[in-house]
Amino acid sequence: MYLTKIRVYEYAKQINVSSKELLNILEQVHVKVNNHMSVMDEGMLKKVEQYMKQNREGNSAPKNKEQNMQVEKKQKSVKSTQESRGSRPQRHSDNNRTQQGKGNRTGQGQEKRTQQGQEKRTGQGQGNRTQQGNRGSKNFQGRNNQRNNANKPPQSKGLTETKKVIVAPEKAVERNESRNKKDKDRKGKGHHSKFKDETIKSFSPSNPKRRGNKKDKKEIVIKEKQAPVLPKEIEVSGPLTVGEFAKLLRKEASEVIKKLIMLGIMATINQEIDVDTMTLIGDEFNVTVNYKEEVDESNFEEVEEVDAPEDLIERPPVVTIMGHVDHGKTTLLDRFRESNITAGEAGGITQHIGAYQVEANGKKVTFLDTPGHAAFTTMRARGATVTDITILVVAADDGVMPQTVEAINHAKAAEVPIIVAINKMDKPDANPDRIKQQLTEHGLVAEDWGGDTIFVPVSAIKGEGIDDLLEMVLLVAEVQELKANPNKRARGVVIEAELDKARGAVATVLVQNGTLKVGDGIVAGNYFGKIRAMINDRGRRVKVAPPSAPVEILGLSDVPNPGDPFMVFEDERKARAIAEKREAKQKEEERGAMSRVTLDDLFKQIQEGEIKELNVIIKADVQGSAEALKGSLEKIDVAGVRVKIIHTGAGAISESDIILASASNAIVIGFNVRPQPNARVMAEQEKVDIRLHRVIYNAIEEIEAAMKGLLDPEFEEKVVGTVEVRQIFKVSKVGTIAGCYVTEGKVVRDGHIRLIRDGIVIHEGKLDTLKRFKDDVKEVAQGYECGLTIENYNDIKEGDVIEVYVIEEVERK
Ligand SMILES: Nc1nc2c(ncn2[C@@H]2O[C@H](COP(=O)(O)OP(=O)(O)OP(=O)(O)O)[C@@H](O)[C@H]2O)c(=O)[nH]1
Repeated sequence: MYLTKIRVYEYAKQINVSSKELLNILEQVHVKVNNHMSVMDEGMLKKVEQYMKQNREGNSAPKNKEQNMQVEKKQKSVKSTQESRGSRPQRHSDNNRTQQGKGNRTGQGQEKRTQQGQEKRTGQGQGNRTQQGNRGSKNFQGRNNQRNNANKPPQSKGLTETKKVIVAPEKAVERNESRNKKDKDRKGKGHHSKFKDETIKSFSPSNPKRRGNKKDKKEIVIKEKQAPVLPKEIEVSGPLTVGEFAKLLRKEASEVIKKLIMLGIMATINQEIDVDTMTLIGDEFNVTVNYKEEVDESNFEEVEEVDAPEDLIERPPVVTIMGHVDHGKTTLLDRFRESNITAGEAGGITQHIGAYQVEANGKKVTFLDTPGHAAFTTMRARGATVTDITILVVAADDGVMPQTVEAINHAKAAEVPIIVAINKMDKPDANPDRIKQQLTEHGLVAEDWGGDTIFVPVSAIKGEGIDDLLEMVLLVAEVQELKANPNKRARGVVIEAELDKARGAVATVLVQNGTLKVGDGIVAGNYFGKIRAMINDRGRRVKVAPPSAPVEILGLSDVPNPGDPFMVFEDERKARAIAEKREAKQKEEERGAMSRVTLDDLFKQIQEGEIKELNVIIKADVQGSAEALKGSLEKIDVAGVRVKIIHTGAGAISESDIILASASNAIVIGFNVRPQPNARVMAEQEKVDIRLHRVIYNAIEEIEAAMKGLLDPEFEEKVVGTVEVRQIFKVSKVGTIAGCYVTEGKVVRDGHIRLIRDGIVIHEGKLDTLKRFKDDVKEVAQGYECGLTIENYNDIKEGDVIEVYVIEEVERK
């Protein structure tokens, strides 16, 4: 007898069903409870009892149309199974079979070992597992039920039958169908040879011990396939045990072992042999062993997916705006955003999510919202090629400026087509021809001047020429034939990401291929998650994001970096495993050296065929020297390897130069200039090789020697400290004494020095004297003041920086 009030889980226990099942029943009888802790009153109990009674009597009378169909299907499939198996008595139910861990007939040969292990532990069939992924909670529920059932002793008839109705009916049907198909296949082949019949019989379900065992199933397949001819070729993707290998060869393991012994290898049937050994053994049997590399999914950004041409459809171009400071990049971006709102999005509030889409002539264009080449190249440095087209903004009244040139070189290095927008045409002193002239010098020749670069005069502030510019973007996009396959799992790039107090990790991603959906299991950088929600550039929640669409996603485990790749996987669990693997790999890589080009191992890389062109960035005190150096370096040709100058400029080596070098695997040559402190730090982090010279000839000689493998790195300079000149004292006979402060490292009395003014090397030489107060000292450490003089040099000024270095012997690699 029941108590009058009882909790769901207690009652479930009493009637020997799981709480989940009971909750299901309660739902069926329209009784509302919150969870398994909810209290059931007598009325509820009665309803459940009645329901179960009905089921007992009506043998799981279907409750709705869907179930009706499922039950019908189930009955059908059971019938046909019986037919196909002859007079074998019908087993309990499919669920029961699964519960006994024998449901693996439907399973496939993959992931054999791990799955078998798990089946043993959980008593769960494999059929279950292969069906995971697309089902969501229903599947989960089914699994739960099965697990519960598996662990329970046999129930009274009525209860077991109740379970039959509620235990994931879809799955049972699928499993049955799958089995039916196999049976049919087997039957359909018609010409049962005696051998085959016997084989099947010997594994037939009437032999309860063997029935449904996966291993046996495999043997059936193998024996069925067995033909008198041996395979001519087999494919392996890594070491196999002797037994597995023998199976592939369709030979007895003992034969393989014999051959191994003949080769001097002692191996048992369960020992693994490597691919080389397999190749040798294969030769003995006249079988070619082909090695097929297994795709490492954790490296997904490097795995290129090739889509069939018919699956590809046009996708919107992704555009980045670059140009010199104040030439109007932001104004232009705003103008695009305001004037051409995507159809159906009108009225939405513009969100700055890092990218946005506009529509022109019925076609969409995606703009990246971060103007400037630094962001562009930072992404590229992370291996992300995001941009399809660059709009280079040049102010008509200002002309080509240093950052314009940088932007051109960054775009060229990334091989992205450039459209020039001559902005501020409304200004009276606008001179587009001057800009065309200036850009010719940088390889951008206007169409009307016989070149192939599109120039569009615009006024961002007045909104003039914007439509023309968009039209040109679409034209260039058309020529590029940008396509993607929307009908597959999405992959793309993280544009921006941050940690939001309320929403957790928020990332703006650009879908590059496939379609991103809410609920997808995703890996972004080294993090994973299940997409909880997606928000577009108009602040609207969306369920799907097609190729080239930028969306904000919620649900990641942590904040990825801009430029990180993302990809969707089967489910969150898989995504987690991939993310963990990526993180471990990254840590490992960080520990080891990165494979950047350095002059020291250039020769080795050339020999190994890794390098066909040596990318170089030249920074010099004046543009003239940079050009001179460029001209000389470009003439170098050693064994077909050429020097390619990807950027030249005047002034100190900046962070932007290092980012470009890192993205393009280039070395940086400084001629009479020094790296800025943060650029130096970054170069160390990014392992970018910086070579500093004061004589053009030396720079050329060094590169040439490195390419020939003749570089002699026996001595290397090591910067030990920097001091700042704070005060100057001119003393007759002594010369100029510099009152200094050691800002970094230390200054050593016998060190070499470089005198730097505004990032440019003014003088190179040695220290003459080094004093603390009145005493001569050998060295002065960071944070202390000192007085010094430079050998034969007096032109020291306040604010100068003196870099102190020593020459050290280094071991040749
Ligand atoms: N007359 C005129 N002024 C413009 C035009 N476009 C932009 N400006 C002005 O130029 C200045 C700089 O414009 P921004 O859009 O901020 O330039 P930017 O290139 O984004 O500048 P940074 O973000 O500093 O690199 C602003 O004062 C704008 O109002 C134009 O077409 N005509």
